[in-house]
Amino acid sequence: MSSIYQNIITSSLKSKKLLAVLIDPDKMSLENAASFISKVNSSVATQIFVGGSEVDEGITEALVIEIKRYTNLPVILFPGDVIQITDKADGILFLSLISGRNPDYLIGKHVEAVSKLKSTNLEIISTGYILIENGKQTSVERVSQTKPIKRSTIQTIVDTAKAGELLGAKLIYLEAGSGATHPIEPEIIAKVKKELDVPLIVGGGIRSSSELESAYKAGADLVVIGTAFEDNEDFFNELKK
Ligand SMILES: CC(C)=CCC/C(C)=C/CC/C(C)=C/CC/C(C)=C/COP(=O)(O)OP(=O)(O)O
Ligand SMILES: O=P(O)(O)OC[C@@H](O)CO
Ligand SMILES: [Mg+2]
Repeated sequence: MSSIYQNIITSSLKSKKLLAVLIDPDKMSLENAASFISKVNSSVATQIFVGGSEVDEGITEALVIEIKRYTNLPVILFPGDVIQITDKADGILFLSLISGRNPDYLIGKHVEAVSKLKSTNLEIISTGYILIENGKQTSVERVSQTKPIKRSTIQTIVDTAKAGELLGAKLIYLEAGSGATHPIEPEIIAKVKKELDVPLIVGGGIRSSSELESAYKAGADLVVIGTAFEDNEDFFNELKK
């Protein structure tokens, strides 16, 4: 039973908006996890994503174990690489970077991941991951050595998202990049949402309740926020349950 995905689908059908807090294992120490997670628990957050573009081996697993001690929210891996896979999480976004043309990030890492995934009970959720230009180079762009899609070429963004869905992606993720200068514009979100039958995730550079609301209003089913919480944990106060 695919409970994480079922929950996203059900929420999307009921227009109940979801919020994932992204925890980057590079930036969260094990000592700070308990107090950070207590703030997540008191907020409207519905999921915890764990991942980074570049994370050393072993760190993710230790952090996931610590996070799971303090929360009942689903913990979902959002991995930049195969070494971030751990069976201590509940699920994994099986990302294919479909905005780029680097075979390693389209299919190569996935082949490598299979033997690791086989020995886990992770719920594996196929996700079409689309990087969109935001005004500065992002970690994903650097690590994957791919170019983001230009913000101005909206039809290409829409067609890329739809192609991902037609290839079987269960989710589409529009990514401006961690710490992006410009979050994904509402016009882009709305046009992609209109064409899609699967739920839409939006993330990158969202730093305020009003930016969060405008992403939801445009059609995002699930919004991901990381940097804004890393920079200022008081932001959780604006997002209390
Ligand atoms: C299939 C498996 C196991 C892995 C997929 C590998 C792919 C295709 C990854 C997509 C490209 C990529 C590098 C994604 C990383 C996504 C992510 C966790 C971004 C968050 O980045 P941060 O590490 O927060 O960036 P900063 O360090 O700049 O804040
Ligand atoms: O860190 P921020 O800018 O919130 O971005 C979240 C996520 O979409 C990055 O992969
Ligand atoms: Mg980050």
